[in-house]
Formats: sequence, C-alpha cells, structure tokens
Amino acid sequence: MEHSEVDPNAFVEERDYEAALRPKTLSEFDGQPRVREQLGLVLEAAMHRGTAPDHVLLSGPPGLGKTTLAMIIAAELGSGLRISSGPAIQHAGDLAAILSGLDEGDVLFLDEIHRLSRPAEEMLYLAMEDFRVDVIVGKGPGATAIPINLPPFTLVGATTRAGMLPGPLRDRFGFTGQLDFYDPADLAGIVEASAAKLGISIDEQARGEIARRSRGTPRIANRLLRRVRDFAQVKGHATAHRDVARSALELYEVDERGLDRLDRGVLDALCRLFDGGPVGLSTLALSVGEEIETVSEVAEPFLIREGLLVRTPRGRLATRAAYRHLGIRPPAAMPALFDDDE
Ligand SMILES: Nc1ncnc2c1ncn2[C@@H]1O[C@H](COP(=O)(O)OP(=O)(O)OP(=O)(O)O)[C@@H](O)[C@H]1O
Repeated sequence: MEHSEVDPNAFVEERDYEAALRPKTLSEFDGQPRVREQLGLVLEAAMHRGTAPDHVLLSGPPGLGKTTLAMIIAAELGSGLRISSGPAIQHAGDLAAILSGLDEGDVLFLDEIHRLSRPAEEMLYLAMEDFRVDVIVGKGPGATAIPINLPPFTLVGATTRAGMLPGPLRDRFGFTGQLDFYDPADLAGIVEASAAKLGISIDEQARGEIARRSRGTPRIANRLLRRVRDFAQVKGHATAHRDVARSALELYEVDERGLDRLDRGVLDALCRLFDGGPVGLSTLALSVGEEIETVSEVAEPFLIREGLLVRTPRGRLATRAAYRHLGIRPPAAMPALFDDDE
C-alpha cells in the first residue's frame, strides 16, 4: 500500500498531545525559576489588591512555554482566556471585535505580537493604557471616532523577538518575562512528568538521554519522548531504557548534542559550501531549503548557544567547534569574528 509522506493528522496529534501535557499551575511549571518567581509575585499582588494584574510580555524562542504560561496566568487568576495572534489580526476592526468581547478580568493572549499590523498596534496602545478603543465609523472628512470603554483585562503578549517590538508597545507591559533555554535537569523533570501523564514507563537514564538531546526546549523533549515511546512499543520493550532511547533517537537523526537534521544541515552548508562563512542568512536558508525564519528562530539560537555558529555584521560564521562536531578538519586560518566592528 502506498503511504503519503505527509500525515494529515500529524499536526492534530501534536496539538492534542501538547494540550494534554501542559502544566496547569505555576508550581507544576518546571524550570525558569526567575520568571516563575517574578510572575508569581505579579499575580499574587494583583489578587491581593483584587485588580487585574499588569500586562505581561513573554519573550523567548519557540517551545519554551509562553502559551503554557499564558494559560497558567488565566488559571491562577481564575479568569477567562481569549487567544489570538498577531498574524490572525488583519485589521484594527478584528482587534476591536476581540477587545470589545472581553469580560472583566479576562486574560487576552496574543501570540506573535510583533506581527500585529500597525493600525491594530495603535489601537492596542489605547486599550492597554486606558481600557478604551476608538472605533472609526465612516470614511474621509465625515469619519468619526466612537469611543468604546473596555472592562479591565490583562494582555499577555508573546514574542520570539522582543527586539522587534516598537518601544511604545514594549513600554506598556508592566512585566516582561524573558524565557531562557532549559537545563538538562529541568528537562529530565519535564520528561518524567510527561511520561507519568501518558503512562509511559521510562527509566532515569533514558530520560537523561532525551533531556540532553532536547536543545533546551520542552516541546522538543516531549516530542522525543513520544518517538521513544513509539520505538519501545513497536520493538516490544515494556520500559524504555537508555539503549532503547539511544536507538530511537539515532533513528530520528537526533545526535548526542541534540542537533537534528536541520541544525546539521545549516552547519554543514556553512562549513562545506561556504568555507565557514561569512554568509548571509537568506543565502544560508536557501541552501538548506528552509524558510529564513526557521533557520534564524529555530536552528540558530541553539547553534549560537552551543558555540557552533556566530552572527556577525557580515553574516554567519562557523566556529572551530562546528567543524569538530561535523568531524571535518577546520581550516588553518579562521575568519576574524568581528572584524567589521571598528
Ligand atoms: N516549564 C514547562 N514544564 C512542563 N512542560 C512545559 C514547560 N514549558 C513548556 N512545556 C511544554 O512544551 C510544549 C510547548 O510549550 P508552549 O506551547 O507553551 O511553548 P511556546 O513558547 O508558546 O511556543 P511557541 O512560541 O511556538 O508558541 C507544551 O506541550 C508544554 O506543555
């Protein structure tokens, strides 16, 4: 029988799986101790005062728990949650409809807030500051602004690029939580909690294998756990031990350092095709057949953090460690890293 390469249910499965695994309270949320403590204080103080907390901005790479935290904020406050995203709001009117449908104390989660259109962004300034929107009725000289008062609400914005947010928007958030990559111990804890929720038997060493290869990202840890579970199930292992985890992860091309096919593809292109760089991001993305954003937001943050790639004003450069990781001999003379900076 023919198999189609793309499983149409894959996304649905991933989404359901994520929903099932999301921690529901701040104390269940592993890792990010600083953000957890800071956010906990913001929420507790607001609850004492009986007011809606300040607007919260969560920034950091994908899969670190921004959506999860937004849901936790609403749950901890006992408030309703509305979810939308920058790209889903095409016109200011779309945002006005969402805002005017909010109930008092609701949490509005706007994912990818850096991708809001300019008119929507301007409408949001007023809504965040004065809990009001001005809806423009009519066109040209006869147009009038009708003010609509909104109930107090808390905006939780999420962005992978805090730097791309205009200053006036950033300044209207009372608290910014910067999520960092997780360390392997926290990830091992997350894998343990997820395995318990899914009824998967997996030993400590196997959990460690997954944690070390998850690129500091809970979403990846949960995904690798699922692959290890499949492997153990099909090969007839009641418990996933270390060797089972290793074999499964090898099969899915996730190496000991957590680099996957895309990461290695980027490094490989950089070292072999472009002699270590410098090469521009768009050229690099083209050479691995990926979107620019996938390379810059999914692969690069991890490669940079691992000391395998550097961003310079002239383009991306491979480090000696990148050559070593690929098992290639580095060139005798490496390009100077910041020679463009006077
Ligand atoms: N601290 C954590 N503890 C346990 N599980 C976590 C934690 N952070 C994230 N997860 C899990 O990782 C998955 C991805 O998290 P989430 O969707 O919140 O990430 P995100 O930062 O919003 O990603 P994106 O920017 O791509 O939307 C979810 O299944 C969630 O349960």
